Amino acid sequence: SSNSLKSDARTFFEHENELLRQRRRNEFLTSYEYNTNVTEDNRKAMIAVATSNAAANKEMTRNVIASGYVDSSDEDIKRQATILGDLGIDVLPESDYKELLNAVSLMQSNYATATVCPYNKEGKCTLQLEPHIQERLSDSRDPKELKHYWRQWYDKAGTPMRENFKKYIEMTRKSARLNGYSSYADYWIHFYEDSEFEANLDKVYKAILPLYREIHGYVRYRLRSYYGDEIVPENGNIPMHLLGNMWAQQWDNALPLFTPYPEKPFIDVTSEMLRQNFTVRKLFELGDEFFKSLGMRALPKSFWDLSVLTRPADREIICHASAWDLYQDSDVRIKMCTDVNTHYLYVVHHELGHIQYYLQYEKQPTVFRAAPNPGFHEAVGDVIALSVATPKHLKSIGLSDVGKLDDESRINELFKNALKKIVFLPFAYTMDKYRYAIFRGEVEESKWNCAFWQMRSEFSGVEPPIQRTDADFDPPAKYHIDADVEYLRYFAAHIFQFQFLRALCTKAGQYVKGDPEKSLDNCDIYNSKEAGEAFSKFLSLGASVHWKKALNEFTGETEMDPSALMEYFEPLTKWLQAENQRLKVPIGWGDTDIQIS
Ligand SMILES: C=C(C[SeH])C(=O)N1CCC[C@H]1C(=O)O
Ligand SMILES: [Zn+2]
Repeated sequence: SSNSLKSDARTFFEHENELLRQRRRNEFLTSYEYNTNVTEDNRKAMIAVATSNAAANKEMTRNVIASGYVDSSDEDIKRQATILGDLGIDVLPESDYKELLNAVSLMQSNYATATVCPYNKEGKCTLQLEPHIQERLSDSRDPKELKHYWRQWYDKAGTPMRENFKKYIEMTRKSARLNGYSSYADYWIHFYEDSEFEANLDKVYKAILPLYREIHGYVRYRLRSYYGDEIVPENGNIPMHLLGNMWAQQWDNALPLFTPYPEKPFIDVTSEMLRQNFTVRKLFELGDEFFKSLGMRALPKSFWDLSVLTRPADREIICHASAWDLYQDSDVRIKMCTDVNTHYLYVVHHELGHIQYYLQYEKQPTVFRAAPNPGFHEAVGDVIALSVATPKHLKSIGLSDVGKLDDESRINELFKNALKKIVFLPFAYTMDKYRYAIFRGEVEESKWNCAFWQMRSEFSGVEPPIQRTDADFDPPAKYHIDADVEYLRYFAAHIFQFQFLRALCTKAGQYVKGDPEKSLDNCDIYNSKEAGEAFSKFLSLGASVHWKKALNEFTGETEMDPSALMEYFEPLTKWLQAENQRLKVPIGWGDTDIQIS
């Protein structure tokens, strides 16, 4: 009878999910060991466990496909079979698999251990990206110093990795073909379970582009008046080393150079935290308090015992922030090299968002212990960070004495947030549009570097401070390109997080459309059990249902839709259009207008 068939299927998947859980725990424990202690032995041990797991996963997939459960009438069984039937890079023959992991781990190690020489002074060439180089890129206003660190980093973290990157492209291309995908790009895209994904992506990009062009024009204008027309052109690309970030992915670190109303008091959270002797642990406690105030999960003791929250003095670690699910007894951890400043206050909340998601869906079968849309996982922490960063919340935790901003200070605040949230979108779009083109064989290898900079110019209107050629190879200077981490998840997250914010603020009674006293940019959901309940319900589903179904229950929407983001920034959009007209600021950069293909 169908009942007995169903119980057979349930027994089958309970067994496979339990074995998969054990494999994932072993794999992530050895990977965590390597990430928190970068040695050759740990790297080899990690590759050994991953390789044996790949063989076991192949066996599992063979069983799942042989079972025919992918055609089950039971939606849940069918979904489990579909996801478990998809192998990814594990499909590779063992020797290829080892070569791929070797290439990726060597690129990650290089990124984690690359050091550069100090600017304009003697001294050992031991400066690291975190915190030294990032600090100089953020705080220096000397174009020569900025150019020095830009060049040193790209020459050290990029070009030497060309051969490893080439191997990575070859092996991922082979894995995609063995899985029946037309390219590794299409393997990445299938995780969004949306045949319209790429078309919708371009539509969203076009929707935010006018606001981005206004921001870009205003920033170029203000940078030009600060650095002079020798350094900053009137119409062309902005030299990226002046924008406060090694990859020009967010420009808020350079805000003091282009604050709309510089005379207005500004909430400088970093100096306030330092004045109050904030510790790294305090940053994590703030985030933990926020989730607990919503009635959501608290950080377990094991988190505090087993996480690595600051750079150890006695060993190399991979500092790039990451959150870890060790698939047993709420064993969740964060590894990052935290400093006490505004940037890391955001990163801490971003990572705690991943941790909350792991805890919320931990009771799901292993196969569903994931987000149904990669963008969801990257959006959770950011939503909380948006509340934390409001004047209202900063006042409530004693980091600011201004609770409600006047119109001009509000423009300053919205502009700061736009330098993170809007500026980021063309950058994220390019990180994967570029890799899609490489994965699909659309760019000949001798042009890989120039194609990268051509796209950074086309979509973001930024360029390197020095001429780059195809003798250089710059993409691996960005962590995610070394680590085989898909990037459109962050693009999607920057859209979804405002949809989540609007839903949560509505539930918390903090947002009412059209009510200037209850606008999205001063909504603080802290202490709202109604918001927390809706969020928990959404997150606890994991990947058990299609993301459009989960989103619809949570926000009433079924698409990645930028209207919430555009509503949040609406006052700024109006102000910028008026200000750019008043100042006669030229808008745009390339000679041709952007045509999204
Ligand atoms: C903080 C993380 C770890 Se998931 C990160 O990589 N992010 C967070 C925002 C964008 C992206 C980046 O740093 O490039
Ligand atoms: Zn993340």
